[in-house]
Amino acid sequence: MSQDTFCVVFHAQIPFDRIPHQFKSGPMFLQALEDGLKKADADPSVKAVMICGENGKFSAGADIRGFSSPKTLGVALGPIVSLIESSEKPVVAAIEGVALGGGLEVALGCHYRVAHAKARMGLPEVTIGLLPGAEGTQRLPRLIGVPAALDMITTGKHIPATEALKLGLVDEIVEENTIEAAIRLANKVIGQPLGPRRLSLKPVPKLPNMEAFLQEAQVKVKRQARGFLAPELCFQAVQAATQRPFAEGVRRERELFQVLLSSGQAQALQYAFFAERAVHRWATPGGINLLFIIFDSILLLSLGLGTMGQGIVTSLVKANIPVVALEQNLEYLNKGRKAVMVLLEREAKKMEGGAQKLDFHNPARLQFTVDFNLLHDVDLVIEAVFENMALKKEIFHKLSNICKPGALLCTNTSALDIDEIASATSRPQQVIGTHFFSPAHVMRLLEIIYGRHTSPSAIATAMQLAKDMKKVGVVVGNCFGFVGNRMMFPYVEQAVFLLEEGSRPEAVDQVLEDFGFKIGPFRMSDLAGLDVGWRSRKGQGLTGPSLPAGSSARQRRGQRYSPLPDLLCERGRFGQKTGKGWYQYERAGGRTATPDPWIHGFLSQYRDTHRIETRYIDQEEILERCLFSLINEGFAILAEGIASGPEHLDVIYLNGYGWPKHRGGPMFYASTVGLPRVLAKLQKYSEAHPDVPKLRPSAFLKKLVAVGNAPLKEWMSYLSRQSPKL
Ligand SMILES: CCCCCCCCCCCCC[C@H](O)CC(=O)SCCNC(=O)CCNC(=O)[C@H](O)C(C)(C)COP(=O)(O)OP(=O)(O)OC[C@H]1O[C@@H](n2cnc3c(N)ncnc32)[C@H](O)[C@@H]1OP(=O)(O)O
Repeated sequence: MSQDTFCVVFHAQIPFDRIPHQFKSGPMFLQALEDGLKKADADPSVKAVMICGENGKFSAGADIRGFSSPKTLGVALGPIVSLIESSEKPVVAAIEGVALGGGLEVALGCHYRVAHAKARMGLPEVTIGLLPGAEGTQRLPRLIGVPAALDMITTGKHIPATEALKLGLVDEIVEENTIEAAIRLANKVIGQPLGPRRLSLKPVPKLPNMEAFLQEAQVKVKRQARGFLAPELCFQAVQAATQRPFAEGVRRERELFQVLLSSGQAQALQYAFFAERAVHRWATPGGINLLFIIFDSILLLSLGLGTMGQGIVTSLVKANIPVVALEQNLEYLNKGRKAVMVLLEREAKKMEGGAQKLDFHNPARLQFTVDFNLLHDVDLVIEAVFENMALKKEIFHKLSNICKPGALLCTNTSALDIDEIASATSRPQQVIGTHFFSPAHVMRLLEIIYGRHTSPSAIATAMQLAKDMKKVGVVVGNCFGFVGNRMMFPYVEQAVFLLEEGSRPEAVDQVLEDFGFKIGPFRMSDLAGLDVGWRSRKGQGLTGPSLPAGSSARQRRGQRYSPLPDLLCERGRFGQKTGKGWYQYERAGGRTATPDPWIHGFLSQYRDTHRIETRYIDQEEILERCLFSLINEGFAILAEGIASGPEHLDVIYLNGYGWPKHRGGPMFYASTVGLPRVLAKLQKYSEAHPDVPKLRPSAFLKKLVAVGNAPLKEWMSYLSRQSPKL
């Protein structure tokens, strides 16, 4: 059979690489696909069909922006997939790049699938609050079985071609030309019966214990979802495949798709998808000449091998960036090296190619040293020593003297003043804050803090570093706590005030966990260690020996203050590490939090001592005081120009603070609650607690309400003052 007997129906690139949005999942595109298929079917000279994408990419699925328009095409692809499947001529998909969402559903309609070895496949709809809406939930279990299909559909994970081959999702993988291989396969199968290749006609493979398996899987999905609807509905759609004939399963899939589409959660997740990409775009503002360092050719030095340093080094090695890890003495170095090796071994096990791919035994990729002379050669330093200003300044002074002139000097800090650290150097334009989140090799967020003198190219370089480390870099201004922690302070403050007034740690945590946080503020505080905040408060003179004699127990600098966390620390209750904190644990280092009767007694005694009348506090008040005070701080941050938009705050909270994704981030959440309601509640709580400044509504929030509850994307246009750099 010669090649001209084939009709390549469809050359299209789906939304990818900043393609204009009028493309592709619109009616014209679907019509073209349908017309092409019909034409191929009707043409007797065509013996088989091959479907591929353009420019080495199969398809990233439907245009996500299309889902927010009322005329969504969510389910219009299904009939076309059926049309492909029912073709009397063999249809082969040639998968290069990615086949995601609607793209993979198209491939599932094909009779055969050939993939390039580097291709990735997945049904990531769940991550944008949806489910595969073009019959994917019915075809995939028929092809690869229920357990594997459930896993892919409820997590949305992308799988590499090698795994797809093992699962039977593709028929063949090739290293070279995928299209030629697909055509070769099509040639081979012409004339063979197509019935067995039509997935809609296949039964779902049976499991000996299908019912028990599904029950267990549902419990797991529910437990992990914490109020997020999509995984549960994805489960239900796959369950339908096991219980109903194909056509009925498809009907169920459509119903569930519509439920999700109108749930509000899908909008939140789709907002989050684009917000993450928007925060990255700041790096190319017109007119600024940016310098990007190509990281795979530079030497990077990580200074300090404590917990943060270990995670940072691990991330750098994973990103294939040559790194030198420096410690002040051999004892710390050896301890740090051991810990890093354990982390890297663990990471290597998770990767295809393992240790060989990570190459961390190669001294050209990773070396450990106590020799400060190595500082001469590095292009970028990440200092990750103890959070102490004097120590950091001493180190930056030294770095400034030793490092070569172009080297970028980053400090890993969660709150310290970048300008003060930079003042210890002769090159403040090259000093920048990089706030990693613990564990640094796992957490995606990197807050990038520019100081008064930080140059745009230093910011761009730090952004590029984040990208190379597969982290989400968010550029913010310099202030105490930057963005994330600054917004967290009022949230935690309210949680503790609620205990003073009558609540219990487990009640507050429960409300916030029901909202969707993985752990509430008290469980979180026990996990992080209460001593961390205690040290910081001592440093600020809020407690400890530097507190002026005669200070009121519950007032500092004219504002309400709760000494509760300090009192716990004075009793050695540091949280999980000591086996006691806001909860009790099975042992020091234990992880199972149990409500502690001692805490309950201690709180009532505390209220008696301070003559606080215990009152019942309902869930609404707990939620509103914690969340609205955090959001209020967000508005203050925007007004001060510390962040360049609400998306930045949301991306920080989604990636670094466990804010539930299906709620879109705190500022998006505020916009869904409605700013007038947020304002009214803050006013109410502020009147009840006039000595708590963080409950006083920010002027910017008031302004947005005054102009008529401006939509989130217009908020920044109501600010006259913008950050000069962002
Ligand atoms: C072969 C034919 C297939 C035909 C299918 C189309 C018909 C559609 C009909 C409706 C079907 C409905 C049913 C279906 O089940 C629903 C879906 O398909 S939902 C979509 C599912 N897909 C995804 O969720 C993929 C999302 N994208 C990604 O994961 C990543 O972008 C990527 C594809 C892995 C690429 O990652 P990167 O290389 O890092 O690049 P970026 O992420 O920065 O993206 C670059 C640029 O593209 C924009 N973009 C990417 N994907 C989409 C998308 N699906 N819709 C709209 N825009 C997308 C992204 O925003 C970036 O642009 P920027 O924001 O920077 O301007």
